Amino acid sequence: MDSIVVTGGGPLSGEIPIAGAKNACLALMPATLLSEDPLTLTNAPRLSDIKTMTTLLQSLGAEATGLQDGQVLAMSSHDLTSSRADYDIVRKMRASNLVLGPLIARFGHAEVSLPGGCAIGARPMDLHTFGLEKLGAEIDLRDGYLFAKAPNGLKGAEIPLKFASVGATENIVMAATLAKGTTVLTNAAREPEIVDLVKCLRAMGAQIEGEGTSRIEIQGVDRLHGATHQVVADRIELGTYMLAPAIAGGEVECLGGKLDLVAAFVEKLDEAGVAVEETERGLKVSRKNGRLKAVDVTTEPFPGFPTDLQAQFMAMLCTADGTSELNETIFENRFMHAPELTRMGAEIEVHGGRARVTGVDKLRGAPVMATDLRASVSLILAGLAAEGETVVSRVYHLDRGYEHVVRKLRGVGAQIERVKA
Ligand SMILES: CC(=O)N[C@H]1[C@@H](OP(=O)(O)OP(=O)(O)OC[C@H]2O[C@@H](n3ccc(=O)[nH]c3=O)[C@H](O)[C@@H]2O)O[C@H](CO)[C@@H](O)[C@@H]1O
Ligand SMILES: C=C(OP(=O)(O)O)C(=O)O
Repeated sequence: MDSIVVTGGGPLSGEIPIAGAKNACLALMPATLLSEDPLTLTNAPRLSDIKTMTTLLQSLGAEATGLQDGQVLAMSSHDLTSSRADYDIVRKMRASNLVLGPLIARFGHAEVSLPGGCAIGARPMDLHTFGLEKLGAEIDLRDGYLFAKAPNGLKGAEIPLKFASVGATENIVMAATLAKGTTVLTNAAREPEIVDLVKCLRAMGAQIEGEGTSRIEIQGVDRLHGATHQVVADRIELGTYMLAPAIAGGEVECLGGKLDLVAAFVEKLDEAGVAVEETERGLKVSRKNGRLKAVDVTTEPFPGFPTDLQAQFMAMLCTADGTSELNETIFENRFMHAPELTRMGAEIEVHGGRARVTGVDKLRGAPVMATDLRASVSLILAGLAAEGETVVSRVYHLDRGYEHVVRKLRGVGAQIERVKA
């Protein structure tokens, strides 16, 4: 297995281009199942998760091809040969469960494995099935699979979600586009990835209002047509690279970054002593002056502080003055980077969903192990300013969500390389 070697060094300087969002693209790709016409996505990120979703769509009989170095995805699903999302794929990638809504809506049946849990916690689907059943789907759980059918088609309904689940909102909105009548989804997720999905569905002919608010109204239509859609910028990749100059010093401009994608995160950066300036090309980040200050953070659904940036933010707090409290409210096991950061000299205590981080002067490089996607990149960020060499193993986690991480960080002067196994 490959590893990544980072040697802590001086300030960073330059530009980092931000890719299209993994978590948007993984919801946009299943939307191809809603129409027999082609769907083209531009600005797709080049990631192993996107390849996995491509494989899943192909296993259903869809055509899915990456063009121009994978940045353009051309997909179409005229006739499907299967409606089964196998456990082998779903357990590797949670987002595979996003084929459920589109399959039921267009073909009237689907068999989708439950994802079970993953390293960061449980990935239940009760809210997805609650919404789809309200639309008239009949869903049984057998052998670890959701068997869903809607022999008479779906019908619009009022669907109050008890938690603003991103995945459930995506599945329900996609299914409702082809349901008869009006669906009103309340307590819907407001994430930018939902807004992006709705924009694409609208380009395909769907009638939807309210994306980005907690009330989404969908007027079902008979069919959707083809479209071309540009994937929104990845706010998590953006936040990750914004932390690089905050940790290592210097100034980095993240190209394509927008403040409204990361407002709550930027507020916390500001409190910690990091300056963020919106430019014509993106977001420019540097430390205001001197050392960083401790800040408290609670992860929340959008527009709150994102759980997907908690690990990276913790890496920064390891060398901030004072004690910070991190409260993780979305996933129950999302502090696995803490013991690895401790191996680099960080002072962190974890109690359930809370972590207390007391800043130290400097971290020291060490061999560390990546346990999940965001944990992996937090160790790389920590390594940027640590004394000596940090060797991050199990980097396949990283390949799920960060394209060209070595090239992008080298471009701003970091000493980092990938060592082939
Ligand atoms: C709110 C939130 O931050 N969601 C994140 C979550 O989306 P993802 O769609 O994976 O997760 P959800 O938003 O659905 O789930 C968030 C919470 O809701 C619970 N839940 C979810 C579905 C369900 O049917 N029943 C249920 O109880 C989960 O256990 C979890 O505690 O992970 C993605 C990848 O890291 C992030 O990009 C999303 O921003
Ligand atoms: C955990 C993540 O992804 P997934 O939901 O696909 O596991 C993530 O993007 O941080």
